[in-house]
Amino acid sequence: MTGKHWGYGKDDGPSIWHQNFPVAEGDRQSPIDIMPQQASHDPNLGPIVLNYDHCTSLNICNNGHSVVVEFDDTDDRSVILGGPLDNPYRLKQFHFHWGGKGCHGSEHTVEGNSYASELHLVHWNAVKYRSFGEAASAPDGLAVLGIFLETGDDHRWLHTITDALYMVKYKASVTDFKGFNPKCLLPSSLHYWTYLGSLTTPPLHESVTWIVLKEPIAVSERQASFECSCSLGRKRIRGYAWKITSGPPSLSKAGKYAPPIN
Ligand SMILES: CCCCCOc1ccc(S(N)(=O)=O)cc1
Ligand SMILES: [Zn+2]
Repeated sequence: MTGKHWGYGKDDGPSIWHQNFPVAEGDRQSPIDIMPQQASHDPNLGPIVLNYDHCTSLNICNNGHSVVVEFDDTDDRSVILGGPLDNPYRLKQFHFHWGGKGCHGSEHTVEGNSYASELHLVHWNAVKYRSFGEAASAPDGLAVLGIFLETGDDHRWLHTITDALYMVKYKASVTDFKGFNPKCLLPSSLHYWTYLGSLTTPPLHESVTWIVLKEPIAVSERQASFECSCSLGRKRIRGYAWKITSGPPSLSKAGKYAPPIN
């Protein structure tokens, strides 16, 4: 069964995704505009923990929508845990949402401001579900760590990725990408916002616990303007960040997951 076509153009873009993917009109759709002042602090939210030590990266591929680095997720070598998560979630892949020419390609925004790009590290709940596909349809199936990229100094490790991206400039190309540890892409602080949302592209399943880091990482203008044949754009903002809580840095000072104060 071939997946339904979608894109970022006038005829297949975000404003008509709901025709093939009605969940686009759901009540926990991502991305959102994060309003830090409206985030309630949650004292029970501990720090997030990233066990990416045994790098299990496999390859890098261009699926026509994004360039994805895929991981071996047959065991718990690379997992995210803690924060809002009840158990470890296995790293499956990471990918970027670039703008064109270093412009604002991030999907989430903060007080209406977008960043040059946004990195998504996609994890799935292998404790409760038997496969990524099954987890991707469950309300607690996925956890995506979002990291903003802003232009500034050259990012010493991003080169390994942007250089490899040139190998997969065209759709459906794949190339080996072993031994990469995404821990080198993290900012110094793991302070985060978290909310229950969805995949930001079709099939838009409402299965994602979003964990968005407050601190962006710096990449050079050239690195941020990387474009490949996959036409990446930005989905229009759904909703707003009302069901969002902020998590602590390494010390746990978090609050309860509070419903919005109307
Ligand atoms: C059941 C098959 C799902 C294929 C699509 O997978 C995705 C789609 C979007 C994201 S994102 N931008 O929200 O991180 C992560 C994974
Ligand atoms: Zn994404």
